[in-house]
Amino acid sequence: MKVCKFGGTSLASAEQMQKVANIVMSDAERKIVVVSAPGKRFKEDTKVTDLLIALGDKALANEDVTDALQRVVSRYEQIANDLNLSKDVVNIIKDDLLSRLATKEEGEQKFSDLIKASGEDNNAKLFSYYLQSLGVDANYVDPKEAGLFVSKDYGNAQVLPEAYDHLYELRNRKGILIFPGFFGYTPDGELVTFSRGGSDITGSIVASAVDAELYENFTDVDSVFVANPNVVEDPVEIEELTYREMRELSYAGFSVFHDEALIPAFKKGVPVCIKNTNNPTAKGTMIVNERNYLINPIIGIASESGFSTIYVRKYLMNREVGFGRHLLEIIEDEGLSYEHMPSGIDDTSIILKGDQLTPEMEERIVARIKEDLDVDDVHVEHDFAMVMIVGEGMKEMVGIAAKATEALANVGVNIYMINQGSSEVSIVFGIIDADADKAVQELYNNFFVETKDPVA
Ligand SMILES: Nc1ncnc2c1ncn2[C@@H]1O[C@H](COP(=O)(O)OP(=O)(O)O)[C@@H](O)[C@H]1O
Ligand SMILES: N[C@@H](CC(=O)OP(=O)(O)O)C(=O)O
Repeated sequence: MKVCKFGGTSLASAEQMQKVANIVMSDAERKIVVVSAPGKRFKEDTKVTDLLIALGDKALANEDVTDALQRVVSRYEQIANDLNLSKDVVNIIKDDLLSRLATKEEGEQKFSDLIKASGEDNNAKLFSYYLQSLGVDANYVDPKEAGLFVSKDYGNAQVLPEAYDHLYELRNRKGILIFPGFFGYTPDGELVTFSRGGSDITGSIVASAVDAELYENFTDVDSVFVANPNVVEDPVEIEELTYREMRELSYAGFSVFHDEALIPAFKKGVPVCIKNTNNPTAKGTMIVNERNYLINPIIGIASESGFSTIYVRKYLMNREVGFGRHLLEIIEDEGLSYEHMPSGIDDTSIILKGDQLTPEMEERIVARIKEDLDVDDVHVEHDFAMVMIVGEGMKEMVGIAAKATEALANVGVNIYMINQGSSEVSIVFGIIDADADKAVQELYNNFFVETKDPVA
């Protein structure tokens, strides 16, 4: 049995849905289909999830929602019309949105998740109607009834262990199951979404739960490339990489697959294949447990912008027992998560995603660090990027860091921080945001340009 997930770009229009239907029908093993909300049809287009977020915000601000609602409904309407489906389908979707909009008083976050999740829920219904219209025995699955239980972290749900046992039962259902991605339910029945891009997570959870032979993740590129194709022109394709490598790369900016989607598949050993809906015969990229990393020690280069650092300096910091704990306690009290904490003898930096900070929070943190820890200097800086080179083979190789720093020096990129994880799967360079693209391009030139052969 295979579980396949189709992303927003794969379901953005009637034409795309036809391709997806052909892919599903071409392999009898494709029994469970996880769908996203309709995505972008062209570069400047807006994803339905973003239209829904705008709709929810308008409703919460007590503004007129007529236009915002119509924008969402018309995306489904156009698909339904072009697929010659009955108008009833669109009416069902409109009624569903209206009933969700009527729950505004139940709490902002709860309401926002309920609105956002309608994108995948209604698309799953629409796609099952379409398959049925083609004579396929397709059945929409309600994640609540199927038992996809998650934690009550609005917009950032985590799957609960019991969900796997519930979802195993999907194996016994007949026909092709159409499962909406991106959300689950708390055990007491409240809808909560995963973080953005979370349909990949749903697919991985379901694939792991039903013990699938393969989890196919269909998107709009032929493979995962060694660098973001929006930054490097025509980059080398990756044929095979490990779960750990993919997790590092997704975390660091490879938006093609959600970083949290690796864990469920990894735990169960379900291989993941990234494939192209627009070119389904292309081989795609396999994500597996082991690869021969001596052939290609480095598998990819990623970069992510929007980091901030809290820099702290205190003479004899190294001698002060409990300094680090106190510092991190302040960060914890503010509800912040941090990504890296490189340290010297008398100073340390806490690197974190900048969008978590507000100016008031910054002021509070600086004041508290000054007061509670009696430091010589503390300040916050913004607009950093983390550039990461990733590869399981680097621990066996001498000179990888030298080759990387040489590349950055070649293009005049100043390195503010270097961090090599203990497992030696990646090296992270903290640089300023504005340098990120040229850093990736030159690292790519240094590590990959001699070869245009796919890497594995
Ligand atoms: N290293 C990479 N390899 C392939 N695609 C990448 C990479 N980094 C970023 N991307 C981007 O990820 C996009 C696919 O992800 P996404 O837009 O989330 O698709 P979907 O709608 O299928 O979920 C590609 O079109 C590409 O622009
Ligand atoms: N539609 C949701 C979830 C998702 O996974 O979408 P996509 O498969 O288009 O990345 C989002 O935009 O976040």
